[in-house]
Parts: sequence; structure tokens; C-alpha cells
Amino acid sequence: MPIVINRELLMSMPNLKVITLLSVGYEALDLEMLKERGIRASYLPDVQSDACADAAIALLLAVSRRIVEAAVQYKDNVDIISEPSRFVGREVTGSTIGIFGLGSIGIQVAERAKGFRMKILYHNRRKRSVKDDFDLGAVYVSNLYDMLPQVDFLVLCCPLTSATRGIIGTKELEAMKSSAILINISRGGVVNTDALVDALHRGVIGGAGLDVTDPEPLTKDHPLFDLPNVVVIPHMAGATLETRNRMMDLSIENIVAGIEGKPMPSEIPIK
Ligand SMILES: O=C(O)C(=O)CO
Repeated sequence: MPIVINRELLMSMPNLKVITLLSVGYEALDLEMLKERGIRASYLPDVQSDACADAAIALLLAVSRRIVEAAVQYKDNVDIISEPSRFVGREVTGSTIGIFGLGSIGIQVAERAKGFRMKILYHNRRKRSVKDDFDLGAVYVSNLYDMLPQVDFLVLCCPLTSATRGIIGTKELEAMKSSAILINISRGGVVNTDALVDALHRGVIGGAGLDVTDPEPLTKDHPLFDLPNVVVIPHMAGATLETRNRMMDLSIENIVAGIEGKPMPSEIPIK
């Protein structure tokens, strides 16, 4: 179960003045309640963007090139490499990527996609500047449904909000190519998990690489674990030593500033 900093938890800490989240996403906070209690809170934007983008590309390559499936089978049978028709995946270089949420993490995914000579499309609440689009070689698609049928990879990098909760469901998956691969490094709740499992069983899309799921953690017998074209990892996109160190440093700066009543370097605006 994700930890939710709700009324009950806050009531149990009457002296609490400052919260620093060890995450960039802050959907777990009840901002109304923090406002009522005069509690300040901070989060960790930017410091994880490279690690998360690396993880998105790792998942994208793992699923499209069937890396996990092949590694597991090779261990059981060392003769399998002699068969050229085995483990045939899809080429990443030159493919089309659709990034849903071109914020700090999405931009880093786009930077990496350039190295694979990918065509880069993105869908966002707002179009970025002409300069950003030019620098990234990215094309804004205002309507998600215009982007979905074009992409070989749909990478979710958006925050979980009331607007994005469950936004990828049956209709959206059916709008994608049957070979397309869904990568989710945002929040599990952005995808309707039952719809995804159903779409994967029916061959509606080609596979999925998931750092985040709903529920999280998954149950041991969850159907996502049984699908050979799914790579699911336990919400660890930011888990590099360098990133964790940056996260801790920024958290400490936030806490100290918060306790001293100074502006926190990455304070969550609570209106
Ligand atoms: O920091 C967060 O919110 C993350 O989920 C990083 O993966």
C-alpha cells in the first residue's frame, strides 16, 4: 500500500511542522489538511530525472528486445541461442516514441530517444516553447488520440492528478498499434490495470514495461507477473547511488530551511 499522508496520520503528530517527501510526485499528501494545520512540505523535483529517464529506456529496451525473457530461458537451456527465430524483438532505433508528460523527466527521456534516432512526439497539458521543441526535436500532439496510433512506445511521465487518473484504459490501448509497448514510470494509477491486463491477453498491444503499478506492490499472484511480454519492477526508477545522494542532500536542505522558517529549496506550493 502506498503511504498516504492523510488526516489520521497527521492527527497522530500534533507537533509536526515540516514534511519532506522523498519523491517528486506528491499525490500522497492531503494539501487541504496541510493548509489547515499550517504544515509546510517539500518534494524532490529534478534530482531524479536522469535516473528515471534511464530506467524508462532500460524498460523500453528490455521489453522490445525481450531481454528478461531471454535471460531467464538461457539459464534453463544453454542451447537456445542456436535458433535464429527465437527472441526476435522490435527495433528501437528509428522507431516512434510518444511521451505523455514532457516535464523534467519526460525531457530526459526525449534526450535519450534522440540517441536512438527516434521520432519524438509528446502530449502535455501545454505545448512547450518552440525552442524546447526544436532543441529536443519533439513534436507536440495536442490530442492524445492523435498520438496513440502513431507510436511504437508510449512512455508515461506525467504526474498522477484527477485529470490523469486512469487515463490509459481500454479505449486508449485499443487506439495503439498492436505492436506498441507501454512504459509507465509515472504512477500506477495513470493506467487502468485491469484494462491493461485484458489488452495484453488479447494482443491489443505488444507489451509493457512498468516501474509503477496499481496496486503497488502487486500481489504475488498478479496476472502481470505471468505475461512474458511484461517487465515489471518494484518502483525503483530513481534507485541509483548518485540520485539517492542528491535526494538526501536536498531533503536535508529542505528540512533545515523548514525548521528555521526560511524558504525551502523545493517547497510544495500550498494555496
Ligand atoms: O520520486 C518519485 O515520485 C518517483 O516515483 C521516482 O521514481
